[in-house]
Amino acid sequence: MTIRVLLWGFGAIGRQLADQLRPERESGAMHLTAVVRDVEAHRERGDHGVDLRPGVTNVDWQAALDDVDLVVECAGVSPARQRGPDVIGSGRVLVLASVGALADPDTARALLSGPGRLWVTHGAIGGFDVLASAAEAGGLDTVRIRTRKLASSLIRPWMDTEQTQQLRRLAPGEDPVTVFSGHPAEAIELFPGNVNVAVALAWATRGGFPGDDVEQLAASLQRVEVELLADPDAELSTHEMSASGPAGRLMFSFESAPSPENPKTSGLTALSVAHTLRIALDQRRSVTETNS
Ligand SMILES: NC(=O)C1=CN([C@@H]2O[C@H](COP(=O)(O)OP(=O)(O)OC[C@H]3O[C@@H](n4cnc5c(N)ncnc54)[C@H](OP(=O)(O)O)[C@@H]3O)[C@@H](O)[C@H]2O)C=CC1
Ligand SMILES: O=C([O-])CC(=O)C(=O)O
Repeated sequence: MTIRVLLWGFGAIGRQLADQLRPERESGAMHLTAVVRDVEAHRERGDHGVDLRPGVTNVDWQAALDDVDLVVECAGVSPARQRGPDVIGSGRVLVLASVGALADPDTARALLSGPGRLWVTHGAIGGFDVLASAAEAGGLDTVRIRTRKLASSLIRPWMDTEQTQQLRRLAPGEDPVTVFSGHPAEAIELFPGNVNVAVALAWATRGGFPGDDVEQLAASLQRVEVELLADPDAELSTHEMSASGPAGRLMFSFESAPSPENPKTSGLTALSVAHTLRIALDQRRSVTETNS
C-alpha cells in the first residue's frame, strides 16, 4: 500500500526531506505531494521527485488535504497556526516542524485535541528522552537554551535602523550581541524562524501526565529561559542547553551544519522530520494491522 504524504512547505526543509525519503519514494511505499504557492517557480528549482500542486486558496488546500493520508508541516509558525487545526480536525496525522506554533495556547489546544494525531519533531536539537524523563519525575527546576546564529540571519523587519545596522556591521572577532533574552513564547513571536527549538524544549520538559499537555506546556514555557545571540563567528548554528534540579545537572551542546539550501536552518531539522515521520508511519501501520 502506498502512503500519501502532503508536504506543506517546500523550502529548505521540504526539499531536504524529499531527498531523505528517496528509499520510500522509489520503492513505491510513499507518494509525496507538495502544496506550493507558485508551481512554475518551484518546478524550475527542481521537484525532488515530488508532485507539485497549488496551495493558495482554501479550495486548493482542501482538495490537497482530501487526497492524502498524512501531512508534514515545514512552512512556518504562522501557516502552522493558520491551517494546522484543520489538519487535526480532519482526523489526519500532522508532523510539525514549526513547533513554535504550540506557544499559542489556543493553537496548542486545537492541535492536541484530535481527532487527528500531532507529532512534534525534535528539530535542530535533541536529548529530549532524558530531559522528558527527568521533567516527568519533577526533577528539573531550571531549563535554559542559548542559541547562536550568524547576525545576518537574525535581522528582522521590526528592528529599528540602529539595531539593524549593529547586526549588519558585526565583524568576525567581535563580541556576540544578545538580541533576545526571556521566555520562548515571546521569543517565537519576534524570531519565528529561529527559536522553534526553544518551544520544542519547553514541550519536551513539560512533565506531568498525558492529558494535561496544554496546561503543562504553558507552565513549561514560563520555566524555559532563552537567550538568542547574533554571533559574527557562528559558522554553524549552535544550541547550548542546560537543565538542573533534583535529577542533577544536564548539559547538551549542538553545532549543526546548515541546511544545504537555507543557512538559517540547521540541516539536522529535516533529518529530525524524516525520523519523526517514519515513527508516525510505523505507529499508523501497527494500528491499521491491529484493527484489520
Ligand atoms: N523545529 C526546528 O528545530 C526548526 C523549525 N523550523 C521551522 O521550519 C520552517 C521552514 O524552514 P525552512 O524550510 O528552512 O524555510 P524556507 O523559507 O526555506 O521554506 C519555507 C517554505 O514554506 C513555504 N511557505 C511559507 N509561508 C507559507 C504559507 N503561508 N503557506 C504555504 N506555504 C508557505 C514557502 O513557500 P514559497 O516557496 O512559496 O516561499 C517555502 O516553500 C521555519 O519557518 C521554522 O518555523 C526551522 C528550523 C528549525
Ligand atoms: O535550525 C535551527 O538551528 C533552529 C531554528 O532555526 C529554529 O529553531 O527555528
